[in-house]
Parts: sequence; C-alpha cells; structure tokens
Amino acid sequence: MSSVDSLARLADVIESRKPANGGDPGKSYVARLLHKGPDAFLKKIGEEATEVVMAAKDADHGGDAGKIVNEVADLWFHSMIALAHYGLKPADVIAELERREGLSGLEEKALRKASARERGAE
Ligand SMILES: N=c1c2ncn([C@@H]3O[C@H](COP(=O)(O)OP(=O)(O)OP(=O)(O)O)[C@@H](O)[C@H]3O)c2ncn1[C@@H]1O[C@H](COP(=O)(O)O)[C@@H](O)[C@H]1O
Repeated sequence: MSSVDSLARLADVIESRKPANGGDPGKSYVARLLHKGPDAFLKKIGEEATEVVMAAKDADHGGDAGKIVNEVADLWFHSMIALAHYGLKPADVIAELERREGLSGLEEKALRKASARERGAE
C-alpha cells in the first residue's frame, strides 16, 4: 500500500466528518474543527507550522530530529482539513508537485521574472 493511498484514505475520513456528511463535533476532532470554520483550522495550520520550525531549531541544538516528523504530520493533517473545506484533495497537491518535477526552482523564478518583465514592457 503506498503512502499516497494513506493520504487518500485520511482525506476520505476528513470528508466524512463534514457537517453536510453528518460529522459530529461531539465525537470527532475533525468534525469539531470543520464545524468551527476556517478561522479555527487556519489558526491550527499557523501554530503547527511554527511548531515545525521550533522542532527543527531544537534539532539544530542537539535535540531529537524525530520530533520534526510529529510536527510535520500535524501540519499536513491540519492542511488536509483546509484542502477538504475548499473542495480539494491531496491528489491535487501531488499533481502540482509532479507538474513541477524536474523544473529547478531557480529556473522557475527566472522564467517568472522574465514573464513579468515582458508584461511590463507591453
Ligand atoms: N491524524 C490525525 C491527527 N493528528 C493530530 N490530531 C489531533 O490534532 C490535535 C492537535 O492538537 P495540538 O497538538 O495542538 O494539541 P491540543 O492542545 O490538543 O490542540 P487544541 O486544543 O488547540 O485543538 C490533537 O487533538 C491531536 O489528537 C489528529 N486527529 C485526527 N487524525 C486523523 O483523523 C482521523 C479522524 O479523527 P476524528 O475526526 O477525531 O475522529 C483519525 O482517525 C486520524 O486518522
């Protein structure tokens, strides 16, 4: 079973927790966040991103690098709640990463700047 399958399975569980699908905020953490609305899960994404940074800085100072995995898992999980809310799936993110495959970030940035320059010259 691939890791993409496990993301898809989690996305299906998150989908089932939406208010429209009968998610119960009393019984499910995901349903509770979706019930509270975007401000609640977007705040969690901000917090979890900060925790990733803090875990990485701890690792830089001799701490356990394994904690970064826990924090990134929290960040991905809460980001998946946001994706579900906006009608998107992990497959959409994977497709975007695949679209970028092999295109250097530096090359992409240079292309973007050249295109902006051309638009400015129009
Ligand atoms: N992967 C996760 C997952 N990762 C993290 N969490 C929860 O996310 C919360 C993260 O919160 P924090 O670390 O900030 O701790 P906290 O102080 O409890 O957080 P808050 O009080 O601020 O919400 C914790 O309550 C974790 O238990 C998760 N909760 C659920 N899942 C998956 O989602 C599925 C559905 O969950 P329910 O909707 O709760 O049934 C589960 O079967 C899992 O597969």
